[in-house]
Parts: sequence; C-alpha cells; structure tokens
Amino acid sequence: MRKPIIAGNWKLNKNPKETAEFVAGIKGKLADPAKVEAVIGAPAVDLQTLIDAAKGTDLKVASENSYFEEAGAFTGETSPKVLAEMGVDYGIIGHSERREYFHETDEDINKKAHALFKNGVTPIICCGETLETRKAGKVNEWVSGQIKAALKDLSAAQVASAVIAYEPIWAIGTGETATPEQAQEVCHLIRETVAGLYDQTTAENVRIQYGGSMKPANVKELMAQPDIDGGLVGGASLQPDSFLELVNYQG
Ligand SMILES: O=C[C@H](O)COP(=O)(O)O
Repeated sequence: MRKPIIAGNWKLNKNPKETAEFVAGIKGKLADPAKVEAVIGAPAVDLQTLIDAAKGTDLKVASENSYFEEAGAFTGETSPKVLAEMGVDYGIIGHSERREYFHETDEDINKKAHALFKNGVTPIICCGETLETRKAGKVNEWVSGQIKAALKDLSAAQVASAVIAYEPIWAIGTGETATPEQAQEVCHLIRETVAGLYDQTTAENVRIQYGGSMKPANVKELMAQPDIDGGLVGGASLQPDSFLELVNYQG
C-alpha cells in the first residue's frame, strides 16, 4: 500500500522569516502522518530554518536541487552529503525549470539520484513533456525516455523507495491542470516503464506524484486516480491554509 505524499515546492520564494511563519501556521494541523506524508521543498538558504521549525511536527523537508558531487571546487553548488547531515529527507531533482533554465541533462539527473541515495536522501525525480511534445503525440516515448535515463543503474530497492513526479510543463504555474484522465494515463505509463525496467513489485511500490497547478479545488479528483500517489505543488503550497487543504484532502 503506497502512502500518499503531498510535497510543496516553493521554488525561489520565501526567506527564512517567512519559512518560520509558514511552519507556525501549519503546526498541529497536518493530516495523520500514517495516512499522508507532508513535505515542503524550500530554497537551500531556507532549509536550516525549515528543519529547525519542523522539529516536533510531522512535516518532512526537501531540497529543491542538489549536486552530484559531495564536496570540492564546485562554486555555488549544494552537497547531497551536507543535506543529509542537516536532516533533509527528500531531494527534488530534474525539475523542468532546472532542465530548461540551468541546462540539466538526463545524465546529470541520474548522477544526482545516485548521489542522493548514497547519502540516504530520497529523490523526488521529476519528468514531463512540453506542449509541443504532447501535440506531436510523443508523450509516452518522451516521458519513458526520461524515466529510463533517470533510473539508470539504480537498484530495484532504491527505485521502490523513490518518488517520481510527473509534471507536464504546459500545466506548471499556468492554472491549466491536466485532466485526471490525462494525468492518470502518464502516471500509469511511468509505472509500466518501471515494471519493464525492474519488476511488478518495484512498480507497485514506487510512488508517483502529479504536479502542475494542483490546488485544493482539484486535489481530490487527481488523488482518486489509481496511479497518482501524491502531488508536487508549487503555487498552492505557498500559503499555510492552501497547503493544509491539500495535505488534508482526505477530509
Ligand atoms: O514543482 C511544482 C510544479 O512545478 C507545479 O507548480 P504549480 O503547482 O505552481 O503549477
């Protein structure tokens, strides 16, 4: 049985003061952690504040990016080893904004996945197609290609414990959400891809999130889809009330 996982991704928003205020706003109001996992992904400069503020709550913490090397002459990068030492639970990697604006490749993302696992941080591996790719009818080959590349040489046990986020780029921050059927279709394809690469048990264990304008108004119908196990949420994760509505979608 896969536990639902609702993860906020704040992107380049919030400072440490706003981070502490946010956690104060959700304290004591999160869903039963046995029923749903609540995660916030914050900018690197806010992570220590987030970790400190989240102590004693059920909120888990994610980095938004990390490098594939642990230390050395890599100015400006974030070490997966240090993230682990700090107590970060999850590491978002391969977000389409990283791929587009920072030219991250499938190979980089695979190396980052290995580096996170090596340090005991669970990756949230993002994938998803552009509108052009969708219009060209190439969603399946595009997304399954991203998944195959991202998972290269990971063990079945690692993949079973990972989270994959399907985020159609045309639905990110646009207010335009994929229909539950569209989201389900691709999340199912991702699970099938994992089954083909590994086995049925691994595919049944890996958690798959949908991301792209998920909000309180559509969370229930998206989460009702059999292959959607959670959400990776940008805009609607920025305010405590809206994040709480998402995390508490089961009522
Ligand atoms: O990582 C989150 C996604 O990019 C979705 O962002 P959004 O909820 O603002 O559309």
